[in-house]
Amino acid sequence: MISVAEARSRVLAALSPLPAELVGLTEALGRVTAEDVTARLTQPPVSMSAMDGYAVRCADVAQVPAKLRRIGEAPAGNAFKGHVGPGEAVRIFTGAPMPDGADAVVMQEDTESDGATVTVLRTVGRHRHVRLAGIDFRRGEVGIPAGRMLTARDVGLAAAMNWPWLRVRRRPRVAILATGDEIVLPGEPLGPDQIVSSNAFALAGLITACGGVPVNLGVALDTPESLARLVTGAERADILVTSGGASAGEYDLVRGVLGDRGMDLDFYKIAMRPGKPLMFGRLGDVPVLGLPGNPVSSQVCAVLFLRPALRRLLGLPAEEETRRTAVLGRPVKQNDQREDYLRASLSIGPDGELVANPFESQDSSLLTVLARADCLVVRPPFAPAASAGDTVEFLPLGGGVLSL
Ligand SMILES: Nc1nc2c(c(=O)[nH]1)N[C@H]1C(S)=C(S)[C@@H](COP(=O)(O)OP(=O)(O)OC[C@H]3O[C@@H](n4cnc5c(N)ncnc54)[C@H](O)[C@@H]3O)O[C@H]1N2
Ligand code: MOO
Repeated sequence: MISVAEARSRVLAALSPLPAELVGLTEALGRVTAEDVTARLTQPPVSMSAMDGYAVRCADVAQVPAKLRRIGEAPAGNAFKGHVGPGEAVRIFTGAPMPDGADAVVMQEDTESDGATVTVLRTVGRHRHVRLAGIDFRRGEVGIPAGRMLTARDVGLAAAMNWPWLRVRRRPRVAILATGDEIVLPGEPLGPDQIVSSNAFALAGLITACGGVPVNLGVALDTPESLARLVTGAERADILVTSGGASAGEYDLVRGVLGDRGMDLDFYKIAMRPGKPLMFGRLGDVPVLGLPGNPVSSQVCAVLFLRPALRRLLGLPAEEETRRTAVLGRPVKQNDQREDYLRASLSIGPDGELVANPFESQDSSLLTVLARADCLVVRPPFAPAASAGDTVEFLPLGGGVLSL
């Protein structure tokens, strides 16, 4: 059995970023930039007023009240063409270009006007209420680096940089193949010995949240023929993920059937709980990640291996394994040779400390426990028993891409 770290680096080594494609800005949320997004213009293009008021020369209002001659008007989008000389002011509005000669704006609340003249009641310093040309960005500057999953804020920035479309990585197509004679789809008539398929749906959710496109190939029966038939659907996928049929029994056929079809096996079995019978290989051009059938095992392995794999295909930087620390809320026993990922809740302790509470039962069939968990407490191989209050590492669960 190889270690979790070794298994993950082998998976990542076998993958490279997908080609780029163009998408319109309204399709860009959650996509990953394939190149730096540079500004196509300078913003603001010229110096502009940040207030409704009067554009003045600050020297003219050093002593107040100061009576100035109103020589014109500058609404947004329509610059005043003349020059502001000594003793003069231009009526200006938020977002309008600063007139030549003026170097500050007085808010209209700090003025009195009778139409032809304006009396300034408060002094202003140079550039007060003026947004200087280029304070946001300048033409050619990088606004968004390559390899970033776009937030709504990034999309707004790209629009302001005058891009109607962006070059992003193609979304990875992930074929999902569930296996098992006992598996039926949610809502289907259910025999007494059957169970409802949950793995494919949880995996599809994770794939979508990670920026991929799940492609459901259905449920294969535990026969070589059924498996072989359904697996052909994965031909044009960027990665095939199977669920179930991975362990040692006579009905656990995935490795054998894919092997007969020419799969190059990279590894099988890792020192991890849950998820020991994890498999990785390549069938033709398609990398194959074989997840165990136990629902929690398949989802925990997806978090640990499929998520980094998708990040790699998308050209995202390797996940600096978002591990954090907390103190244990209850004791845990000594670990064996398999790295353990305990489902746990998180809470804040009396002194403001983060407390991780592993659930009592860690059976890999318990979907209720997994759904309630906030994190996975990581117990390295052979970690000694730990008491309440001891510091442990955990991997947070959750956190999608569709964020502002
Ligand atoms: N003799 C041994 N038996 C087992 C070993 C072992 O090393 N030696 N390993 C155990 C471990 S650890 C795991 S994990 C499981 C993995 O088993 P498989 O990948 O072969 O999975 P299945 O047998 O097909 O199913 C296991 C379990 O999960 C349920 N299942 C399967 N698919 C789905 C699905 N799509 N949705 C919901 N639930 C699913 C299935 O009904 C079984 O209950 O093997 C141990 N055994
Ligand atoms: O590894 Mo299995 O995933 O322990 O249940």
